[in-house]
Amino acid sequence: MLRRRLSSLLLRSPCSSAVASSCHHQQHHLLLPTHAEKPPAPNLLRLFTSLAGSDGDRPFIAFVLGGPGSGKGTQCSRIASDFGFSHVSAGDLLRNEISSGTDHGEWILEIIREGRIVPSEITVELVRKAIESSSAKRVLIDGFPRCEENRIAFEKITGTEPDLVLFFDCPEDEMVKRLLSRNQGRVDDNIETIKKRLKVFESLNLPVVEYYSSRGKAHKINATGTEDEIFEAVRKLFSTLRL
Ligand SMILES: Nc1ncnc2c1ncn2[C@@H]1O[C@H](COP(=O)(O)OP(=O)(O)O)[C@@H](O)[C@H]1O
Ligand SMILES: O=c1ccn([C@@H]2O[C@H](COP(=O)(O)OP(=O)(O)O)[C@@H](O)[C@H]2O)c(=O)[nH]1
Ligand SMILES: [Mg+2]
Repeated sequence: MLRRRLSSLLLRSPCSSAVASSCHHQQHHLLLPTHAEKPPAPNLLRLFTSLAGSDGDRPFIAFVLGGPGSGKGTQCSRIASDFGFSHVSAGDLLRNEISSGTDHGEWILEIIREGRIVPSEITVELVRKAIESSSAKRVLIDGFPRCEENRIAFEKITGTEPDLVLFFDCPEDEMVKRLLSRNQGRVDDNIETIKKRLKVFESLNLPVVEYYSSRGKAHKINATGTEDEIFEAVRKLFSTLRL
């Protein structure tokens, strides 16, 4: 059923207004951390710094989205090496915050353990810094934005939109199978958390794909088959881009 919904949303006409208003506010409140969980507010002035000047100066930006286990990280590595992209994984940036023992590391760990979404004020800032500190002309942002709130915050704070959104479309049972055999010792690769992550993906992340689909920016890739087969479809798409 999820697959059917994904296919239909990506076939919508570019101007469907229903698309932009599909944020699930109630689930949002249930799944995002409560106000009490928030860390001290970061410096707002710093947050509102645009990405490296005007749009013309900034790198080509591709958001890479898809459910947990759909193969985002695997395919990003291959795109990075074949097409000269820098690979920024939002999940890795957050895990670095945990392992480097930052002030809010433990708090981020709890959110990841529960399969929820870290508030935008943390993630956008990490992603923005990673883009700015990379000298690459092409950047893949893997696993972000995770919800409409993330997307809106990114666009507002950086003053830019992605040039392309790649969406890896994978059936749930395949994603679960892959995650349960990922073997990277991740606190969130257990069946209980996986179920929560799949719910969050469907209710909060899919509307982001839908939004970019309505703007003609999302490209759906069938994420079943071997890594090579999937990369072949990715390679075809990237070969058509003027980078
Ligand atoms: N096409 C594929 N077929 C089978 N396993 C895959 C495929 N692509 C990736 N994997 C494996 O599935 C797991 C999840 O892949 P990963 O790239 O980490 O996904 P994501 O970043 O979307 O969570 C990893 O163990 C990876 O090696
Ligand atoms: O922008 C992001 C990216 C990740 N996460 C958290 O980090 C976890 C792992 O994300 P990652 O992208 O590494 O997981 P993947 O989808 O690749 O399995 C997610 O479930 C979220 O809890 C988040 O809150 N915001
Ligand atoms: Mg990943």
